[in-house]
Amino acid sequence: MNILDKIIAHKKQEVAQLRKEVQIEKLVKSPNFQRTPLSLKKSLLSIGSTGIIAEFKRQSPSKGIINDKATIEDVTNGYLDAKVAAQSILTDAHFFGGNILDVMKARAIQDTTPILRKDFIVDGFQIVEAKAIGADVILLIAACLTKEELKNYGKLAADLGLEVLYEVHNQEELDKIELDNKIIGINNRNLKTFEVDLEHSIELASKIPDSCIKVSESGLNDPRVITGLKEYGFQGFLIGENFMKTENPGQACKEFIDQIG
Ligand SMILES: O=C(O)c1ccccc1NCC(=O)[C@H](O)[C@H](O)COP(=O)(O)O
Repeated sequence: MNILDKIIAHKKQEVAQLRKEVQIEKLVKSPNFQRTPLSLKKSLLSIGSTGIIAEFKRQSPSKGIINDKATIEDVTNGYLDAKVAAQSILTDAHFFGGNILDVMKARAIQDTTPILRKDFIVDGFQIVEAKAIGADVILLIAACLTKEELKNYGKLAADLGLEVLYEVHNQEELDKIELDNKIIGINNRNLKTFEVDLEHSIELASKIPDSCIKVSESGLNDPRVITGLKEYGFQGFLIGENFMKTENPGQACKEFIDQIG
């Protein structure tokens, strides 16, 4: 079993348990459920947008512990100070050391910059939960969902006013998505082997229509690469480890953004 299969198997068990413990009705009554989500699309397209989606990531299957000291509060304030276009917060506990409280704490600090709830969505329950904890955007990973699921979960998110970042790694996964006005993330990391190759972004960029917003994800650690990817039409750049591996992720993010040409 590859790591992605392991993550998904674990996630399905976790969500089945959660469904027994938490009533959807309770989620719907939470104060965040009433707020109007912020738009990632608008943020990425706004004039002068940095395009940087900066991630809060404590650990990962490929790198182990990345940063177990930085707090969500300090990192959120630092990323906002750096003028990120959005925050991404990993909420998977078992493999990434995250939790939904991180999103709730970040939301309590700021309501100006979109928050992506980064997790492995395998059930509509998690989408309702995303809205209840104050997220604005969810991630749908084409590698672990069918065409039908991508469509249905996308519709559920839209009905709740949430935007979706659809993540693909190759043409086969791209073919599962209806490509009209979507936000498409091309993950440079193969989630089954951890191999990172920026060529994935470059190769798939031309296969995505202009009605979509293109986001390049993973392995981005040089401001010059961001400048280069912009030439291929990318408007968003999801970066985690490069900031989180430092003592002060917010400061690292600010310096990185200052260097983008
Ligand atoms: O990061 C991993 O090791 C990983 C392994 C298996 C599934 C997903 C994984 N990462 C999720 C991500 O997509 C990244 O956290 C995100 O794109 C940022 O990547 P990076 O800048 O390389 O930290």
